[in-house]
Amino acid sequence: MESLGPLISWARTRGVELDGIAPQQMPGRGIGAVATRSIKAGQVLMTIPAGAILRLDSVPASISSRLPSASIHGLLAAQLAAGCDAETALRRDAMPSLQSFAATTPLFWHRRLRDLLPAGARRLVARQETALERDWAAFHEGFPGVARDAYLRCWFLVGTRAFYHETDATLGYPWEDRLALLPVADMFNHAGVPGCAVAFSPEAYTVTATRACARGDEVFLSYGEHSNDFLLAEYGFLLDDNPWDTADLGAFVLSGLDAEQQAELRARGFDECVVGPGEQWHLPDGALDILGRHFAGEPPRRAANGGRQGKPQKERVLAAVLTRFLDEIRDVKSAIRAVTVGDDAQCATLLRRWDQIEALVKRAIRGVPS
Ligand SMILES: C[S@@+](CC[C@H](N)C(=O)[O-])C[C@H]1O[C@@H](n2cnc3c(N)ncnc32)[C@H](O)[C@@H]1O
Repeated sequence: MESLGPLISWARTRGVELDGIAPQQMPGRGIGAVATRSIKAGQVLMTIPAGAILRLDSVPASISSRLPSASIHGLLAAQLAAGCDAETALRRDAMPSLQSFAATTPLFWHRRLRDLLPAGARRLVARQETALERDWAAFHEGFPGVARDAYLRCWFLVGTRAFYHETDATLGYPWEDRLALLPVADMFNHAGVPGCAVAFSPEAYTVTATRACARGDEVFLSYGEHSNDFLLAEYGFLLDDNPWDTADLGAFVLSGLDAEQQAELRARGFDECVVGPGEQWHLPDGALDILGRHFAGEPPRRAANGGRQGKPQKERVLAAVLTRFLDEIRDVKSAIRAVTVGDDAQCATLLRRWDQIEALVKRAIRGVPS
């Protein structure tokens, strides 16, 4: 990425204000926002007037008319990729390269590594791929002269840097597509417990400190209460200490059952199976009989002993599912160590993610009353 200097100078001419923070290179996190002096809770750190924002109604007709059914994500990416004006070039040049995404973003990983992602992340990456290919196909038809890599970079820039933007116009789009790009404010890195918060009105976005911080501290924003599967798939990083992290065992629970058992489990209310700090098990009572037989060797339930299907059995079943999942994690980690595709950093990221899931599951087992 180029220096943010020229972008900040331009942004100031459009009314963007920074007070007490500045961009700085942070080890392992690219650029982040760092306090240039001590900051008090409640202090406004940044103001971004609506006129400086790249948003649905600022995409020129020369671009939107060629993409009649594009998502907002697709339109913003198109403007970044195909816009020839000096302002668009300035925004684009201040943002990271495609190579920096390719290294960390699972969508770019070899298929065999992607298959070793946890199920939750795998699902998100598959959904991301569908959306990207749909947007690229539409863009390529409208702008055949722009190379795929150039578009890919812009599409990921929007996906990893846009802010939620709700207006009368964006309300017509799905909520996750109500996006806008804010110059310079996209330098904030994410933390599960952030140091500032964003608010927006029709006139401006405002970033305000939510707690005091000392000069030299990085000031983090929250991108949302996301699990590490989400952060990895969507943003290409993991947090070591993520209060919102969860492990999704749903696919694992279903994978050992035949189609009939899976259908029966779903019919009995089994939808998802998630563990994490403060996360309650979502195993419906109706599913315990099937899971008990499969995971804990429980005998089939008979009407006469229905009274035995109380709490103790539920806990035995939970502990058995979790313990079997630990075996699965051990096998996946061995498979990752044995792969001959991808690079060391990608394998290390995968192993780190499975270590985090293993820790979550072990904590959940300790929390199951014996
Ligand atoms: C909105 S940008 C933040 C600015 C970015 N660091 C940069 O250099 O331009 C989001 C991207 O920053 C990185 N990032 C954000 N928070 C991070 C964190 N806590 N740890 C590591 N990388 C992070 C990820 O690459 C993510 O896709």
